[in-house]
Amino acid sequence: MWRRVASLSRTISSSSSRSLSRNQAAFGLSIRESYATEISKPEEGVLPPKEKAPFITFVLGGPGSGKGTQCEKIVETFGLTHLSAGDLLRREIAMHTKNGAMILNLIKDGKIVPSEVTVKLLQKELESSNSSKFLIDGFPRTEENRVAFERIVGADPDVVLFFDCPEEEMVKRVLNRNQGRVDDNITTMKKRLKIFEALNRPVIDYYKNKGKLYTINAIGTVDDIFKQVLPIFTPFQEQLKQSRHAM
Ligand SMILES: Nc1ncnc2c1ncn2[C@@H]1O[C@H](COP(=O)(O)OP(=O)(O)OP(=O)(O)O)[C@@H](O)[C@H]1O
Ligand SMILES: Nc1ccn([C@H]2C[C@H](O)[C@@H](COP(=O)(O)O)O2)c(=O)n1
Ligand SMILES: [Mg+2]
Repeated sequence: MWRRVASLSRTISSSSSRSLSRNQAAFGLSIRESYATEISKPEEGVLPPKEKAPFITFVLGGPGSGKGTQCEKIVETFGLTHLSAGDLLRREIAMHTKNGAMILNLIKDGKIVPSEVTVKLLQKELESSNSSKFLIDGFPRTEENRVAFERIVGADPDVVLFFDCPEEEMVKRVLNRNQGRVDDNITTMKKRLKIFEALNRPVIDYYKNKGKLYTINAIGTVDDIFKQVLPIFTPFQEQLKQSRHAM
């Protein structure tokens, strides 16, 4: 349970994750600012210590490049919380939510779901989690996704991984995946690859220019690829060790 005591504190005494969300909305706070919530009441004129912002890694790469597979290994090693945008969308389909049918039609057709929908699902997971370190897999897929995340969640990634894989290999992997996904067929795969090239490349370039992009050669065994991933997180090890209180 977090206590929010700052310049706004006279009106808010304590917050659960749900009320924190409401307070966030009411005061226009982003998740990053909420994480920066002070934990004890400061003396007049003394700024209390700030809690650390969440550690966010975005995981990019074409369809079948091995994002999910490598995320499992990162989770095992570094304890990050894995949020797969695709899994969250598929859960909406499985639960027949109000957006479920629309999401299913877009995914079947290899298209991208409106950013507002995907970002709201991610936001809900981020806000209700006790974790402070996240691996956001398959996001942002487009510049629109990226901007919507910044606007709605108000956070920037610390690390952006890009699994760089040739198309023929991605096609081979997807067609052999055998997980019953509606988009694992050659027709949808061709559309997904086109959309990836057109819409994800600008996101990759954006993070490259910001110096946050780590490109990984996604050809080789799962373990060989993970050997390239490991050193990327080494400089952040201290940060990743620290656990955070529940929101
Ligand atoms: N290095 C690898 N070599 C061979 N096969 C792999 C490798 N990494 C993953 N795979 C297999 O390729 C398939 C796709 O991998 P994965 O699901 O991790 O990709 P993804 O990038 O998450 O794809 P999507 O964007 O479609 O969710 C899976 O069946 C997985 O087991
Ligand atoms: N940011 C996202 C992530 C995923 N989707 C949709 C479109 C993808 O083809 C599908 C499957 O995602 P994956 O499991 O391959 O990461 O989900 C989207 O619209 N926006
Ligand atoms: Mg995946």
